[in-house]
Amino acid sequence: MENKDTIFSHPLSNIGDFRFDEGVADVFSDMIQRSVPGYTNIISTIGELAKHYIQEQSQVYDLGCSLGAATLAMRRNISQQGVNMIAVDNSQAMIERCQRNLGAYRSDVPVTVVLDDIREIAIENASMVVINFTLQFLPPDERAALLTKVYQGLKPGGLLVLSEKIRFDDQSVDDLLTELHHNFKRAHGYSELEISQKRTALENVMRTDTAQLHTERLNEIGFKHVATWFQCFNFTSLLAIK
Ligand SMILES: C[S@@+](CC[C@H](N)C(=O)[O-])C[C@H]1O[C@@H](n2cnc3c(N)ncnc32)[C@H](O)[C@@H]1O
Ligand SMILES: O=C(O)C(=O)C[C@]1(C(=O)O)C=C[C@@H](O)C=C1
Repeated sequence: MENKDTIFSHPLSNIGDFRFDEGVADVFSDMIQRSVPGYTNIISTIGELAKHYIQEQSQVYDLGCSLGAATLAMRRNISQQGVNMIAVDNSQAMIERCQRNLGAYRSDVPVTVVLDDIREIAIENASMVVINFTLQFLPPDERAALLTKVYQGLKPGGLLVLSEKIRFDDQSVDDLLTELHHNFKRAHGYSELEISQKRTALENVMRTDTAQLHTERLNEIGFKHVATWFQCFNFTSLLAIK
């Protein structure tokens, strides 16, 4: 049974910064599906891409793995030999649950679950790297360095999948797409109070970039092929091939 997200359903006297603590980890599966339009589709497409891009005798990284949804989707689709997976998150609560989720399914593909900051780990011999809604939580001026490290750790032909919430320079467009996103949340049962309290909690910790900045930065780093393969309202997913 999946736990329902009711974290912001009662008035909070003091709305602290959003954190990936035990309370969030317990309801995260429900929270992300009801908050991110297209999330299920993005996860299954990551699994699909794993079939084509993961190379034999290489490593696969899931950076900011949370409960391991992307790792599981990729692992299910790996028939290549000698693949090693590394799932990283700096939330102890997420990592514990991720380990449990991965253990619930049988597979011959080894996964190392690492409790660490994605800025600290080495990336080597990688054929596929997933950063699914996690770059947005790094300080903006540290994003290029992380993506450069990913680029350097990828093998030729290797794939990065980068999914992010985005903002728009055009204020009218930003307002409209934010409203459509809030309607998506309303349709999934979130109240006005839940929507506004979560928005406040995320304000200081999640600084979104524009879609244009994401594409330009990946091109500048050196990725040969960069494409937006998904966008719904203010959520996007890009793929970048070395
Ligand atoms: C929105 S969730 C990611 C969802 C997940 N990738 C999925 O597809 O279900 C963001 C995750 O990134 C983790 N995170 C944020 N900053 C991090 C950092 N600097 N290093 C490692 N993990 C980080 C959080 O703990 C959280 O679990
Ligand atoms: O709920 C929102 O408004 C979001 O921005 C969604 C979002 C995300 O994009 O990562 C924010 C925090 C939670 O981790 C789940 C989803």
